[in-house]
Amino acid sequence: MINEQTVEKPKPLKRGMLDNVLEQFNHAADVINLNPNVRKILSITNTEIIINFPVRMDNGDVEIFTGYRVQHNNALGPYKGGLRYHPTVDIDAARALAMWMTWKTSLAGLPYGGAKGGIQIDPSKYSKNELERITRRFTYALGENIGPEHDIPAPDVNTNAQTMAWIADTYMSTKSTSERSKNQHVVTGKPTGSGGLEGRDRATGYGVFLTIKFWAEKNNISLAGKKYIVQGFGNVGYWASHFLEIEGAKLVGVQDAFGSVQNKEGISTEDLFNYSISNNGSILGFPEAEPFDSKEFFSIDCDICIPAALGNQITKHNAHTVKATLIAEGANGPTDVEGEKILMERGITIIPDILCNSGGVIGSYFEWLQNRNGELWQMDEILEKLEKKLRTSFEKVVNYTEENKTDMRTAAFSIAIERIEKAYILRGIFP
Ligand SMILES: NC(=O)C1=CN([C@@H]2O[C@H](COP(=O)(O)OP(=O)(O)OC[C@H]3O[C@@H](n4cnc5c(N)ncnc54)[C@H](OP(=O)(O)O)[C@@H]3O)[C@@H](O)[C@H]2O)C=CC1
Ligand SMILES: O=C(O)CCC(=O)C(=O)O
Repeated sequence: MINEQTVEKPKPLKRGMLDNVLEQFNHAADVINLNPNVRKILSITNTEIIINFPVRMDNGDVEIFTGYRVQHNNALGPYKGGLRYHPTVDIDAARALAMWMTWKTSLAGLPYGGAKGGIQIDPSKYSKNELERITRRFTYALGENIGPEHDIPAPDVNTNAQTMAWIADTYMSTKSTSERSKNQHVVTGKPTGSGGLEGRDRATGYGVFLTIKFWAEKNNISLAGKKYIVQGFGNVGYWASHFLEIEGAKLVGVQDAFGSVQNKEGISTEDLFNYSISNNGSILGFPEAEPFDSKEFFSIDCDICIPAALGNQITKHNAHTVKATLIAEGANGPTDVEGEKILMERGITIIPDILCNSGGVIGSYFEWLQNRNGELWQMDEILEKLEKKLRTSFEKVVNYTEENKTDMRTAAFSIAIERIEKAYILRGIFP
């Protein structure tokens, strides 16, 4: 007989990013009546790589790290997507983020598939030299699983141009001397001066700003004086804020991993950025704003909310407190499915991640072309091309919502998935 007390009760399942992306995918697949064979293919990832690798620390000890690269689909071209260094990186997170990349590159009309990866690590606990060795060992261990015409990583949370330079250097050093420079486009988001693209640093945040601007134009709204809050003051959050401020909008609340600050009269983006640099990357204690309870961050009074940090931030637990009428998803997967239902019932518009933050991968595509063709592009032409490409995606999505009486996420997913379905059918695999 089983003693009831010794049987472990099943724990309630916590919704993860993978549940969300699959639910978003299945909803759009139902709407467009997706070919069942294509649905089967797109429901799973093509390749999943998990690598445990050793690295010597500054004190001489060896530590083992776990790195991931998940390649979801490459029907439209080489796998593409960032590398994240964060304690929350695991196989499910990498799967979900890889799937979002597939929809994002497809929606943007790029010749890419989707991948994502990273290392389960808190980088703040390691020295710069240790991070360099960790990155190089991970790159070496990934070997030919990445490559300029196969799978092209880029920056994501806690990785940057320096990280990409280490990866490019390590990967190129495995090639014969005459082949090295042909492989520079194995990663994008490199430093300018080392194969990087002018403006790739700001491309994602600029794109977030542009989609907000397009939405405002479409609705005859002026951004001047509009109040906005930003969760995550890193690459995406900072640049989105920078461009909105130039447009005359007012930053009234910011949250980073350390905490939150608010000022109803407005916060200077540059002052906050300079303060955080001088304060070990933390916005806490910024003298021109007051501290604010992080748990209540989304309830700050504002017109526009830009989640630009991690996934699953707006959920059924806080969606009813959101004050903004527009959510521009700078992050990947910041709103979960249950949170989104509440927002939609409340009439709040969401510019979905695969559209809103696609400026980054579009910039990466420009860098890849620049390296591949041995060209050097100028900032003005890059920002102009980026705007043109994003406007095309935005208009496609808005037209789809109007023609099919649906929301922007369903529209964006439907357009993205239909493009991949068409590629499979044109190849003649599924008549
Ligand atoms: N970089 C890119 O080109 C692209 C990024 N994205 C997405 O945008 C998001 C941000 O990426 P990126 O700006 O590059 O990353 P960064 O590492 O540059 O910045 C991340 C920011 O999020 C903050 N943060 C981390 N954890 C939390 C938390 N629990 N609560 C509040 N804030 C937190 C960090 O705070 P702190 O500094 O204190 O740690 C930091 O300000 C991610 O979802 C990423 O996938 C999407 C498309 C492209
Ligand atoms: O620039 C890229 O290739 C991808 C950036 C990224 O990881 C993302 O868009 O989420």
